[in-house]
Amino acid sequence: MISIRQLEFSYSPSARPVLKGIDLEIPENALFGLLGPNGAGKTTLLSILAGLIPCPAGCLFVDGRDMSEADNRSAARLSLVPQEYAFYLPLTVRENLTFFAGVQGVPKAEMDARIHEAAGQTGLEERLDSRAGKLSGGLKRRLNLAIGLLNRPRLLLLDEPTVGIDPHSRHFILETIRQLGRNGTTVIYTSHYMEEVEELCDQIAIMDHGQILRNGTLTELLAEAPQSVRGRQSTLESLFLDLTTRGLRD
Ligand SMILES: Nc1ncnc2c1ncn2[C@@H]1O[C@H](COP(=O)(O)OP(=O)(O)OP(=O)(O)O)[C@@H](O)[C@H]1O
Repeated sequence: MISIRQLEFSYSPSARPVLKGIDLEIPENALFGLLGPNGAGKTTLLSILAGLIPCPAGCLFVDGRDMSEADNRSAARLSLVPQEYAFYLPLTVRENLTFFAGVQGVPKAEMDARIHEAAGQTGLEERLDSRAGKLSGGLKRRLNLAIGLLNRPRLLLLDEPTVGIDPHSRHFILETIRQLGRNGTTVIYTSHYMEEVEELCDQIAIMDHGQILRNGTLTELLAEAPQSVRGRQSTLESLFLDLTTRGLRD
């Protein structure tokens, strides 16, 4: 179980807050969808969960352990797959996986097995000797994901993992995430594709301007939706637009 309590964050003391008192409980084994317009604060929240941005004590707990302490953080086995491609284009898939397995502290004796496991989960076994820079967009996304799986995460944070790829690769990545969920990984997933979140996630939060506006199952969210939304076709997208429309965003 992940508990976020009254989490506040600003990028600098003089800047306006980007996260404003976030409270969230994310159950173990959840496939949790985090939705929000551009600039809502999703990536910042994931970066704090992943430890890229330090969090103050008392704001973030995994299984009751405070994530501001380094030992608790490594025991939690978190992994973040960022929006950007986070690997070296001139290296092969195998070289990238080997490098990042080393960075993540995978023991030497387990290195080969972990690389084959992550490549197998993401359908990259046949591409281990291909140069990363030569892969299609979909395969690059899969390599990003494979790197995030090398530490066999208990909690996987995915920041828009299907952006800009074809339907086959998208389907493959969604199936991989579903399978990880079935095998006990807790997944927090951000996306701008509402239908993906509706299909994949068992719990959904909608955030904007650094605050959680709604949080629950799809059924709960739609039941709480205002009459104006329920009267129309009850989709997550119509609720999202109803909650977050403030004119055109960037
Ligand atoms: N490194 C940074 N320094 C200063 N401000 C930042 C930094 N990163 C993000 N911000 C600001 O914080 C706010 C939240 O940004 P964030 O990237 O977390 O939103 P997001 O919901 O992930 O958006 P998107 O959907 O576009 O990825 C925005 O106003 C953004 O301009």
